[in-house]
Amino acid sequence: MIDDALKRRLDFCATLPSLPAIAVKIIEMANDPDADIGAICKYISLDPVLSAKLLRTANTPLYKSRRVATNIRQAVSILGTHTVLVIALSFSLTSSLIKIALPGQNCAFDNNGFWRRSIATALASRALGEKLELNFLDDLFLAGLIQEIGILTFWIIMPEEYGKVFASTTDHDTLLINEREAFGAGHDELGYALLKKWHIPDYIALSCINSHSQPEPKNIGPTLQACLAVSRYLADYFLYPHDAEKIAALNQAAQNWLGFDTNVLIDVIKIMEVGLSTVEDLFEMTLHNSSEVNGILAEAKELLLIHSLSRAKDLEDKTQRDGLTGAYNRTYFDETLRREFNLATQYNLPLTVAIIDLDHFKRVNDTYGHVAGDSLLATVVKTIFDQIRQDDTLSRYGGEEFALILPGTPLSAARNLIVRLKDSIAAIAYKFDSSSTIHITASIGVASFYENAAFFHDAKDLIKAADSALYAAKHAGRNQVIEWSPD
Ligand SMILES: Nc1nc2c(ncn2[C@@H]2O[C@H](COP(=O)(O)OP(=O)(O)OP(=O)(O)O)[C@@H](O)[C@H]2O)c(=O)[nH]1
Repeated sequence: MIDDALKRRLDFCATLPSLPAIAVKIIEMANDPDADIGAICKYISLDPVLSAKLLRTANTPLYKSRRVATNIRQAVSILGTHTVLVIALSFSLTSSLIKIALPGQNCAFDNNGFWRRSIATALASRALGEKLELNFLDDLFLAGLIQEIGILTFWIIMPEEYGKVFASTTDHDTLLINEREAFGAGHDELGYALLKKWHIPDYIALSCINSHSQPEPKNIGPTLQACLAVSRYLADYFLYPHDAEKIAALNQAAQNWLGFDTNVLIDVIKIMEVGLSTVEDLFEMTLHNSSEVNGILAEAKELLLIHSLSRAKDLEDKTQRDGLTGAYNRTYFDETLRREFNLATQYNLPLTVAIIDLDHFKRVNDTYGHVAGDSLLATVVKTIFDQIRQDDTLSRYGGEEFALILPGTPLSAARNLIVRLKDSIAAIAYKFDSSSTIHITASIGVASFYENAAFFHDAKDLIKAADSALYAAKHAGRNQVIEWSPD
């Protein structure tokens, strides 16, 4: 929350530029539902730079209008009063702020970087609206442009103190936390206070602050606030398309706020690409070097797709794996064994299965506790994973029992690997504390399809054979490998 001291700094800051008279007038008109079109045209026409920009905007492909506006009145009749006011506000608000020079020789504020990001955010926010076929695209653009105005405000009212906090992180959400810790308020709240001071229409100012919160179920959907929240991440990604963290953050925000998947995001990026040169031209600022833009973005779209595929794979993996050890779960094992067995019978391929059971594991739990038992299980699994191939499937078959499927591997080749696994489990020296080290051994039963194909009618037969070999290994004294044979 903004305390009195911060509010006083905001109210009495000599370096915070006052709004140009035209901006004050436009805000007044934007807040007045009965604003007179004649008055709007008159005020905008008083500012030749603003008028020229507004006309150029009205005639850009952004508005897909078949009529050409040659004066402000025509622009109003083509675009409507609200749109003209919001566009005029976008330009008049930024015109004086964009030129601001901050006090202090050592001030590290990157004015160009700030406005590049703000303009990219405005472009992103409008593109999201276009994809969602919303009819308040200009509000989205304006709100995108000023939603981070609180960062600039912090820099203006306390450049040195803020510089340290700003330098502490490059992550937007961490910055908010650090600001709240240092100043009691984040740039979302300070920006809101400034927008209120300037009498910016409430629906814009509120969306700017609310887009900094986490999405609540009632707020999810194609709202101004949701588009703004995603636009920040989209802008960061658009400006730094090779940064994997930014790709991940964008995917997450787009999913959380709008339920967008990667393909929809790629469409939005295409809309941004189309509008890019127009917006760069209107704000006289380069977001991307034009010779690079196509290459960068094409590659970036690919990265976005790869990221979402790997995320889907991660999710799939989570449902297939045992949480404690990372080995596959029983369901995955059953499916894989069935598939491999069918392949082996159909094409007469080798297939070996092993069941690995830790010896006297109960004693480990009883002596050192379950937590130590759990981490020993995870260590055993890692030891096995380190030695098997990607095509092999290791799964947790029971509590301290693991099953291994070795497709394409005859018994003769599997034998060496399995003995090596037994030895490397026995070699684990798990350090429990400074005075005790835990050792464990394993008994392993092995069954191979290729060598005894006539005995195995389905996958279950193979696993039963491995199980009976394991039983024999336990009875023969443990810490050994026994291969199933028909006699
Ligand atoms: N810490 C821990 N222990 C587990 C887990 N799952 C099973 N166990 C323990 O593993 C032990 C298995 O005991 P038993 O079936 O008697 O077998 P054992 O002590 O390994 O003896 P043998 O198999 O006959 O060599 C039990 O104490 C289980 O509580 C687990 O996820 N974590």
